[in-house]
Amino acid sequence: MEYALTLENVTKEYKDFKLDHINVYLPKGCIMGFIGENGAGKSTTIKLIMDLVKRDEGKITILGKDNKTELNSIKENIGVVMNELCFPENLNAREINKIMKKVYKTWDEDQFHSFIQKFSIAESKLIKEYSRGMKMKLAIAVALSHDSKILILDEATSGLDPIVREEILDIFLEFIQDESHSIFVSSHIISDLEKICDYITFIHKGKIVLSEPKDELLERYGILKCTEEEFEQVNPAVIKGVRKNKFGIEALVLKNELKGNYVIDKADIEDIMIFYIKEQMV
Ligand SMILES: Nc1ncnc2c1ncn2[C@@H]1O[C@H](COP(=O)(O)OP(=O)(O)OP(=O)(O)O)[C@@H](O)[C@H]1O
Repeated sequence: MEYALTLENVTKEYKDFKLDHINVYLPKGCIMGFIGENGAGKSTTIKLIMDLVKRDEGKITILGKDNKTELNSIKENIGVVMNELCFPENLNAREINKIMKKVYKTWDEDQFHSFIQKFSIAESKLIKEYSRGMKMKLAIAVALSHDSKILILDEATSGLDPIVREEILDIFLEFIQDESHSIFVSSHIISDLEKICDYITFIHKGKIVLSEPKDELLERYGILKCTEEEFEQVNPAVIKGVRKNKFGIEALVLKNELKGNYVIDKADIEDIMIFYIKEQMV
């Protein structure tokens, strides 16, 4: 399989935090959602991918090239949207266009203008007068207006209203129609990721807990609702997380391995993440 992005044993240690030997493989033509609680290590991982911070160990490739020694040769092919906007605040979209023309040989001015119009950004408005959503939209417009083959997005849809988020998710889906295009996106809005992602990678306290096709995850897990007495009969090997409430027990279970006549609801990605993080792991 050809990969758009690989991280192998990537490690970074801060005083109170360790990103611990993480492995991620994003196949070409796919969207991978990168989820985890606040402080799990998502932004640190994205900064390491972009070589904005120095890793302690491991290897990262983007589009098959080493992200340290060969990044220059693929700069045109990487569209990046970081959590914080990296453009000077005293510029407007017209000036950003002029700068990007010099930065990227493949800069597509018409494409940029059409995104700016689509996102209702006034070309003469200074970035410092933008709302957070407008800043994200500008960064997305830039990322999509050169010859990007991979988009790397840190919280790209946060601060955007549901209508614009939907519009942007459609743009992402359109982007990967060309099978050589791929997206690695972190977000707290898990329902957005669930709509568009082929793969989900879940990081918890600096370690990768799950990284697999979304459909397989949704197929494997379910929420068992039962009484405490019924719960005692369940094979502990199929239980992945438990919580008690006033009506009885809710448990994240491997639904295909659960034998017996139980009521099992669908688990979505958010359920899986919450059970893993908050509830006792069995
Ligand atoms: N430059 C730094 N020096 C020391 N610690 C850092 C530095 N950058 C990040 N950290 C720590 O690394 C941990 C992971 O932070 P990171 O920003 O990667 O998390 P995150 O998953 O992106 O969180 P959020 O969802 O809140 O944005 C945090 O504990 C943070 O304090």
